[in-house]
Amino acid sequence: MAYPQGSRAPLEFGGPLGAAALMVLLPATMFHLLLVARSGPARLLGPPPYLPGPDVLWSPRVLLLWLTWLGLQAALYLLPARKVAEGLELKDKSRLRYPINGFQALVLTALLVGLAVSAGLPLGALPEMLVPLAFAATLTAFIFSFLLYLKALGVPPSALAPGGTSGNPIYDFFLGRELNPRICSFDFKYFCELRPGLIGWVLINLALLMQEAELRGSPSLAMWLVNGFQLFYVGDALWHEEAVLTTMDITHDGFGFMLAFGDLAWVPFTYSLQAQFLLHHPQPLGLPMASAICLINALGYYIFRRANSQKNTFRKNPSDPRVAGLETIPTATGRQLLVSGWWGLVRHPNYLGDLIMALAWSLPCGVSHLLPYFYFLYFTALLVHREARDEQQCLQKYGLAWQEYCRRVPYRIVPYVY
Ligand SMILES: NC(=O)C1=CN([C@@H]2O[C@H](COP(=O)(O)OP(=O)(O)OC[C@H]3O[C@@H](n4cnc5c(N)ncnc54)[C@H](OP(=O)(O)O)[C@@H]3O)[C@@H](O)[C@H]2O)C=CC1
Ligand SMILES: CC(C)CCC[C@@H](C)[C@H]1CC=C2C3=C(CC[C@@]21C)[C@@]1(C)CC[C@H](O)C(C)(C)[C@@H]1CC3
Repeated sequence: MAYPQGSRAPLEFGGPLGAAALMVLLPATMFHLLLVARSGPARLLGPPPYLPGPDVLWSPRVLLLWLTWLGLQAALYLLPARKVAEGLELKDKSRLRYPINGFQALVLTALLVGLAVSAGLPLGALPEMLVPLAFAATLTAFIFSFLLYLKALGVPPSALAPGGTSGNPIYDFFLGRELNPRICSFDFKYFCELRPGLIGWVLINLALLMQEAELRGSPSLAMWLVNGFQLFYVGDALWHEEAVLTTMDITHDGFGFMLAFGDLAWVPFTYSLQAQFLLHHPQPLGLPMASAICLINALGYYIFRRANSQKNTFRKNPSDPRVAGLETIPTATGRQLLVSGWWGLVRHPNYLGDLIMALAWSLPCGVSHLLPYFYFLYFTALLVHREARDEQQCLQKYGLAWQEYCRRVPYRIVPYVY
């Protein structure tokens, strides 16, 4: 980790150089995957089949389509919510309020898309637009992050994120300066984290499934599984929308290029890679194998959901009967750390469940290609890195209590392995 001059806060992601490199590498990787998924050999590590020129990347019509999508999701966000939740306490002791209507947005989007398709909208044409759509999303992410950076120059220090105030413009642009950028009650980070990208991801998957049905008469079992698992994951995230308020992205990270690009471009266009691969490279899948994969996904989901819910319940109300009997370690901050239950098994049981699900999403694509395993490999790297960042933050927050927790629960993600 690099250290900024005159400050003791460590710089993450390799400092300004690392941030600059990631701002080039991440979009390049996304376009590489989009191009390779539709190529014959579909080699993850080989060269892309061709380098797209401006005529392939740029389309004003596609940009308009993308902006309409963002506008639709913003309008759904502003609809009356079934509940308004409070976030964690901020530095100035205040708490922000967030509408809980993400699942409603998913259902309304499904209804609108259903209506549009029955009125003749050719959803199966979407897969042909993925490259210019990804370009529009990347462009939006760059412009949006720039506006967020400018906005953050005018906010009080208490509104800044702990990490994005190094003073280096490249690094701060990447990590994000302001913790919770808002205009009136519209929270940009919370909106982007759960709506346009996540819902866009399952819409792209659906379009790929429909195109496969057009091409081959019906969608393959592998395509059904990938669509079903990922729709379930997104539906679950939106159903438990409130839980995102205690994640690192909302409580610690500023809103800059990393999250804007991650939410708006990376998630919809790379997380749909398995379905993209299956459209161009159909894979046979028998019922016994499909059943085994469903069991793996169910196991992953069970661990992921139970672990996340246990921590959320505990953080909201440690005396809740569902968690009151668990063993804890007191910390100097007044908060406690769970040391039994899921959080006594490993230090990040939720990551373990998420990784098992990631594997289940790749398995329907067979073992002939490495490409559909990209998500699993990337996600392992992301979570290992994220776990290390979280450890660092927890050590700062909880000091000796965190060391005691690490002594009592020695494994980070996988019991007896890591
Ligand atoms: N699909 C995807 O692309 C991604 C999915 N995810 C998923 O998002 C979810 C949230 O992940 P993330 O925000 O990284 O982290 P976590 O939800 O794991 O939150 C970590 C925080 O939990 C608290 N905590 C840690 N240990 C304990 C304990 N023993 N007892 C009580 N509280 C504890 C600490 O915060 P405090 O004490 O301040 O409450 C810590 O900072 C995960 O399920 C992850 O798998 C994450 C990234 C990408
Ligand atoms: C582009 C870079 C490589 C890094 C970008 C990371 C982002 C794509 C992820 C950071 C944390 C995320 C979370 C989810 C999606 C991916 C990003 C934005 C999440 C919304 C997925 C659904 C889960 O149920 C969740 C727990 C709500 C996730 C929260 C974190």
